Amino acid sequence: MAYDVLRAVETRDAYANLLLPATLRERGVAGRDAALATELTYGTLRRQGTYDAILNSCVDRSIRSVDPEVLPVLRLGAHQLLSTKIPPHAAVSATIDLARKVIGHHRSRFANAVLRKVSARDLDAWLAIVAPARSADALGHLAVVHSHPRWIVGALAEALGEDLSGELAETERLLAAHNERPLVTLVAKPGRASVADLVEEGAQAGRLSPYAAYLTEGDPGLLRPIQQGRAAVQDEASQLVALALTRVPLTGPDARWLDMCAGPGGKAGLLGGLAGQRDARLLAAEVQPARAGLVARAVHRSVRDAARAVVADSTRPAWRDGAFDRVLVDAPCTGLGALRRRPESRWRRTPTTAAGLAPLQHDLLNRALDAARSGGVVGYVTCSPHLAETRDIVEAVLAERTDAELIEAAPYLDEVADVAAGPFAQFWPHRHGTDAMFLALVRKH
Ligand SMILES: C[S@@+](CC[C@H](N)C(=O)[O-])C[C@H]1O[C@@H](n2cnc3c(N)ncnc32)[C@H](O)[C@@H]1O
Repeated sequence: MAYDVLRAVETRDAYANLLLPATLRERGVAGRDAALATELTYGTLRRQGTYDAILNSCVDRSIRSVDPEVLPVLRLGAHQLLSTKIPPHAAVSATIDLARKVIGHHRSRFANAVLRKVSARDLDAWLAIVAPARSADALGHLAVVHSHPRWIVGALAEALGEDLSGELAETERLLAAHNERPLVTLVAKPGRASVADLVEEGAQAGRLSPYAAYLTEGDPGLLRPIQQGRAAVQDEASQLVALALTRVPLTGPDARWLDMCAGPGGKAGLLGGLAGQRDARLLAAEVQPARAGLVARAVHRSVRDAARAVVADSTRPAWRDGAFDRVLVDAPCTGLGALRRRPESRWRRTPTTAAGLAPLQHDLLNRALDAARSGGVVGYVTCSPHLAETRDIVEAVLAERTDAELIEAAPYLDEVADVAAGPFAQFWPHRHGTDAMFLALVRKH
């Protein structure tokens, strides 16, 4: 199963975190076998950069020229040998069995020879050989040791404010956190479920968000509150940035809320519940019809039916300027803040991905400010700490307008220490145990 998922990720851009659980369910695999398949798939994808550097030194040519059907076999074998407790002889023989099945007897001999070379050293010994020296090239060293593209290491170090020519100690802690298995975090939708309901199902109450609970094992899709749409899977920082927007005091009405980029509906589900409890209404807009369908499901039966999902292009709004008291723009972004949860995504992004998204992010924030009434508030959110799509966008938009000003975000997140990044809020996996969500709060004059 791990091999099938790795191939699908490679050949048809599948998302492992969606495909693997579906494959496990379809083939009726649960318990320890499911845990092993998950560890093999996610671990191999996360550590692919490290394994490729090692495999490169075990083959005569570059591993880029290795047959695409063979490469995932080698990576899976390297993962078992270097990062699991599976005994080496079992790792090699299981991998060769797999190789025979998927690539045939002849080519499996090549895989066998490569894996025997890999098994000659442990991970630390390999890293001492294949990673650049930290003193000479800290970025390159961390990229190989912690298995990230070099440009991402640089972008994260910049976002953390570290000196790129220094030790990059905090960047290293962040990269290491990306390779850990994250907790599954649940949200109890306000007015429809409580954290106590989730605790009754075996979850633990969250540390930061008043609506969060952690599921330490098992498939969240099997929990009753999730099946009933009363709870959902949602990172704690995602919950908190949406909550922060609702906590900013307003003078005047507080009845109309807009979520401009709502799909698949995580934040809309939470905001819809809160809106209902406060006698406000939420309009949740999403440009892709299929994703708008997911939003409709997420807000279905919100308190007082306060939320409505619509298919809409928020850059060409169908609503009047100044129509909303609170506006959330959770902009499409590189997703560099959720690398823990999407094991393959670090290999899919390129340095130009952020630059390509900037015009849309810029436009959406401008339209959000247009949509807010005078005295209203806008929350600009990304699931990324990359400065090009966080601070730089907000500063560029505010430099062009005279009708809006930044509000400090941290006071609206007072359950979280160390979240302020100047006037913005920036969550971090290694500091907060959450995804690296960014929030800017802007008041419209
Ligand atoms: C980061 S996701 C939002 C996540 C969502 N808020 C949640 O919490 O589940 C960004 C969404 O914006 C949508 N989007 C992109 N351009 C848009 C536009 N012009 N108008 C409305 N939605 C747009 C994307 O399709 C995507 O679903």
